[in-house]
Amino acid sequence: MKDSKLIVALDLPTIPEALSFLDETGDLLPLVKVGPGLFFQGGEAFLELLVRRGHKVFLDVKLHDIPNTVALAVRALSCMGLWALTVHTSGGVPMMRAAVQEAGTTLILGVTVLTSLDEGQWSEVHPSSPMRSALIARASAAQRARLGGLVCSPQDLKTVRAASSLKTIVPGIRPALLGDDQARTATPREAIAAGADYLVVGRPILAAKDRRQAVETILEEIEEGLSCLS
Ligand SMILES: O=C(O)c1cc(=O)[nH]c(=O)n1[C@@H]1O[C@H](COP(=O)(O)O)[C@@H](O)[C@H]1O
Repeated sequence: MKDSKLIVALDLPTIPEALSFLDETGDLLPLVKVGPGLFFQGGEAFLELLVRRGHKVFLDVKLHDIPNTVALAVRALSCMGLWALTVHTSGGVPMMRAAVQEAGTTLILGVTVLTSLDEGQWSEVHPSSPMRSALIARASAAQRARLGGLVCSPQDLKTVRAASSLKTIVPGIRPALLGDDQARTATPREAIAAGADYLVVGRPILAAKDRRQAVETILEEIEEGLSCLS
């Protein structure tokens, strides 16, 4: 399978549903993201199956703990042939460094500020720090810890790219307004034109009537975004 900028979030309730989705579309989707729901059901065997089917696997369990605990988790996961694995940048530089040290060939990606948080929800739990300051601090901490990339909202790309040269992995992508839990979103074309290296897309594909067509439309929009860059 050729390289791609589209990462599909396999956020389906069961493994048979995920495999049936990939039977339909998998030839278009080299990069797949597995979240805690399917990982807790299928464990290592499910990840290995995806690798055998030719996918690069991004395990998104967003580790966030003290450095020693994160190091043990990453050591256990690093032998599963993963392409990438997430940690929360708010865990601090020593925790991110511990993850990188144990990761082998797996990329450690740092989540900056969740795309579901709007300014109101942010200030509820961070009353004295603007979201933008946290984004800058977290992106530069991730750079110091030598992470493999940063996960951020398309609306935060400018801020994150000014604070770090790490690759950007961008969820919160909405081809048309869906009205769900994502707060800070953009279309695939807008996100790529703003410099996203990879897009993460789940429900706009998984909930589409024709899922193969939804993937093809997003891939076309990515090409349009790339042409804006050149
Ligand atoms: O780490 C992530 O991938 C992630 C970070 C973030 O800030 N926001 C976010 O939506 N994600 C993930 O990206 C995917 C987005 O899915 P949809 O909202 O269905 O397109 C989900 O699997 C989320 O867990």
